[in-house]
Amino acid sequence: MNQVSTQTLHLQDCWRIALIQCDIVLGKPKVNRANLELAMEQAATAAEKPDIILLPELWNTGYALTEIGALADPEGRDSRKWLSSFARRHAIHVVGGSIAEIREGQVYNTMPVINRSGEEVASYSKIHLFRLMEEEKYLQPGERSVTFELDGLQAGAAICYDIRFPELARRLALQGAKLLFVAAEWPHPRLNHWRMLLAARAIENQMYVVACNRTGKSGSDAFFGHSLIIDPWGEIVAEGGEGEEIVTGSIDLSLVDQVRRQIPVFADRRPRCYE
Ligand SMILES: NC(=O)CCC(=O)C(=O)O
Repeated sequence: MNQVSTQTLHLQDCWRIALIQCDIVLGKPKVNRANLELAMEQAATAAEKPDIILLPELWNTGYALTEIGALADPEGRDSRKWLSSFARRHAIHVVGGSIAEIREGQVYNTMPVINRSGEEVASYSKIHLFRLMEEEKYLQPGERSVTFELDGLQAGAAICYDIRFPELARRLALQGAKLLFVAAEWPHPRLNHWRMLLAARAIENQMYVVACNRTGKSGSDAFFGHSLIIDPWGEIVAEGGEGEEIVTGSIDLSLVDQVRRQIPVFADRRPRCYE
């Protein structure tokens, strides 16, 4: 009896997540995919197999923006095919960080989400382009927010700079997301912003925030890792260091409902006063 109820809880509420916190070689999609594949295989075959793998932002090209038109994956086809075959082979959901993809002559910073059967369940293109890294000069912004479902887990998508816009995460929460996936290339000296903004999004929306940041240097930018899993109470479940590593942690979705019952923020909102 005990065994049955534990198993039911696992299937419905508890998920193990692995974040691939890796370096990215500027402008070398083939090298990056090969490196990522090694790390993803390692994560997938670990003693405690993850249910979901999350990748960092622009893992195919990095910020090779001056050559991005030539380097971007046409329609994201090859990247999606590869992610899909990995997801199916290991029966693991893959929240694919983001890739530079080119569609109708425009380059987007896009997160493909592939379920464990290898099907694409969502695709989100970064809405807020980051001027400090000149994204707005070379990339086209996405135009819509995206929520998706993975075996009953309701989640939302965000890419890096997006986390500075609380209205995006709030909208995703209002649309049912209990977890926010964030892919990032976030550099020094803004580690404090990264940690605080992610915690704020988790606390204010009473949702899990799962964020994967790259490591390594690119031009003048030094990326600090510190990938994070934060629970809906704002507590840190797992946090990476500054180097390459696979950051893992388990989440229990029943905590989202528990926190939302304890402090009923969503019931207490008064949108007509501020929207
Ligand atoms: N890749 C990004 O969007 C970086 C965002 C960032 O560093 C920030 O401070 O915001």
